[in-house]
Amino acid sequence: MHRTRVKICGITCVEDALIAADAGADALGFVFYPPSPRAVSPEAAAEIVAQLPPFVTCVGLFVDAERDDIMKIAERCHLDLLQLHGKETPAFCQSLGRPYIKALRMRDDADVAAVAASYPAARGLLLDSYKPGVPGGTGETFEWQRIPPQLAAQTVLAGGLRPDNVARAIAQVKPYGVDVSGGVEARPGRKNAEAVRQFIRAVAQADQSYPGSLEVEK
Ligand SMILES: O=C(O)c1ccccc1N[C@@H]1O[C@H](COP(=O)(O)O)[C@@H](O)[C@H]1O
Repeated sequence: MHRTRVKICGITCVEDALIAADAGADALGFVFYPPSPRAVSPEAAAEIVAQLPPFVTCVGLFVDAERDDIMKIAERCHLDLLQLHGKETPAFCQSLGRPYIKALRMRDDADVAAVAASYPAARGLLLDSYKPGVPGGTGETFEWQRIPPQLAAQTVLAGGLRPDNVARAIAQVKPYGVDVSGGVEARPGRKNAEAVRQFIRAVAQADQSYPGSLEVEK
């Protein structure tokens, strides 16, 4: 059966990290972008990461940060994956020498296929909503039909996902994974435990009606 991977982003404390991990999150995101209400210090993130169970991928989110800062934080926090959410070039991303996903904000002229082709070393593209002046965490969806179906399996869908719309998003896009931040928050920077569980349950239910699931199980 197909399983859509789930990343819960904007983790700022151990309690929320363990709730998300226990609910079945595949990945947790740490926002190293100081202006964000979900920003976490490298010191705090390192303490959270140290208390996680195995098999949870730790993702560090950066927006046009300096190379040295990214390298130091990745090392200190034992990050498994970088999420580069700004205007980082393919050469810059590759120079970090670590696995990364590249975020693409879906402006009207965004060309998913062209961006995917220019970042061949990326582990995948994360597609997020575009809002002028806001680099991410907008809480808004975009028109999912703009995602080329042939690239969906390499994409992580983000932007305005919630427990009540994520199943529809999966049915329509069939992405590799989904990423949520604001849609499972109690307030900026803190998660709502029940919303986290509902989100992950909704993903699992959507996967059960994924085309081909029944055939594979027979
Ligand atoms: O979460 C943030 O504050 C943030 C700041 C800067 C860049 C990206 C950020 N978050 C990412 O935005 C998307 C969508 O978030 P939401 O679910 O719409 O709140 C997600 O990939 C977060 O990782």
